[in-house]
Amino acid sequence: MADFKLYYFPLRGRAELTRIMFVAAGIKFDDIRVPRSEWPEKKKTFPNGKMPMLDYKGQYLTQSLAIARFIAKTCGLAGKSDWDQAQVDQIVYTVNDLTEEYYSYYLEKDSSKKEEKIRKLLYEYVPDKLATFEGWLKQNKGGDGFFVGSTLTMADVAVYEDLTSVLQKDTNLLDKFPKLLAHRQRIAGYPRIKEYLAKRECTEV
Ligand SMILES: N[C@@H](CCC(=O)N[C@@H](CS)C(=O)NCC(=O)O)C(=O)O
Repeated sequence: MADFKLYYFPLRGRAELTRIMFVAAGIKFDDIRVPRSEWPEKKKTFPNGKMPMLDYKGQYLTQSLAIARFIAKTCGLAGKSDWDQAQVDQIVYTVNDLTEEYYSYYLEKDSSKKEEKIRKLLYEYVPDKLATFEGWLKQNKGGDGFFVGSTLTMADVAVYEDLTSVLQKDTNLLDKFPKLLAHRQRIAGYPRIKEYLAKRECTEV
């Protein structure tokens, strides 16, 4: 039995960053996808009634970024020095800002507001964030490697994963960001990640 059990809905959502880090590091984990129909009962048994939830040897951890950072350390993907780790966190929190904007659109019930939200997101908010990410990428060895240091970190995986949803809406969003596009292709080309992505079900989030 694996030491790590990760509970989440059958979506990428707030669990996918952690899933891909497990995959990249080749660490076995139980990827428990809780169907919506089972969630109301399960919710009562979870520490703060939210997912993702990590069961690590019988101890429970919630909050996606706390889980991600713990697993990044476990997988050697947190950054090597304290400064590197702070830079990784800077990127991961910026990615999370984008995640929250996306959820604000995704969860919007009013169709006219929803339309306006996705337009602003894709053509105002996202390009601004992409310019920030490309700038950070270029600061490290001209942008031809990783966001931080000389090996894969949680920052690379976070940017990769988070752009998936918006790129599903408009595949041309990276056209003006060649370094980011090449970075995305490099991350997707990691053999274990490539194998995982090939089998992964396509979901909106
Ligand atoms: N800040 C929390 C948010 C957790 C959260 O809102 N999870 C949602 C799914 S993305 C959830 O569990 N929704 C079901 C519910 O609230 O009953 C995190 O990052 O983990």
